[in-house]
Amino acid sequence: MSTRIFRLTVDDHIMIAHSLQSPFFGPAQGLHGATLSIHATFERAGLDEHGVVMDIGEATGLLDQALAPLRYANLDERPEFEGTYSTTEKVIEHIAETLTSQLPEGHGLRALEVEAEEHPRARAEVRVELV
Ligand SMILES: Nc1nc2c(c(=O)[nH]1)N=C([C@H](O)[C@H](O)COP(=O)(O)OP(=O)(O)OP(=O)(O)O)CN2
Repeated sequence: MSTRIFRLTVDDHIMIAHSLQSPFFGPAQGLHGATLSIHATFERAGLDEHGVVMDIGEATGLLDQALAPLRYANLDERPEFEGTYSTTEKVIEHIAETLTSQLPEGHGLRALEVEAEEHPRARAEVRVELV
């Protein structure tokens, strides 16, 4: 019997400021701003008893909650990124960890993914396997 894998994606964005303080990052060592388009995808094998991966309102709410502390923030001042570089990869890792920790008991999801578009020519993604 075949298994159907369903995915639900919700979108949002954050405006942040940060600096990447290593010569590795060239001019991005200086403080600069970025608008990150964020996409969160929730994945389930089959659908739940309501015929959904999860409620869209719940998904957008979870993403909004995860992004709230980062909106208009200078990431250089945020404890989440202390001692590390607030690269797009680290930002999506943080969002994915926050989303994972916010999922309700018995969510039944198989995985979640977070993608951020840093600019029109670059994006990063992370996938968290939940089972
Ligand atoms: N893997 C990543 N690389 C870089 C990130 C990142 O988040 N992940 N971020 C930056 C900067 O914040 C910015 O987005 C781009 O800065 P820029 O100096 O234009 O960087 P480029 O690598 O595109 O170009 P250079 O040739 O290094 O100037 C940088 N890298």
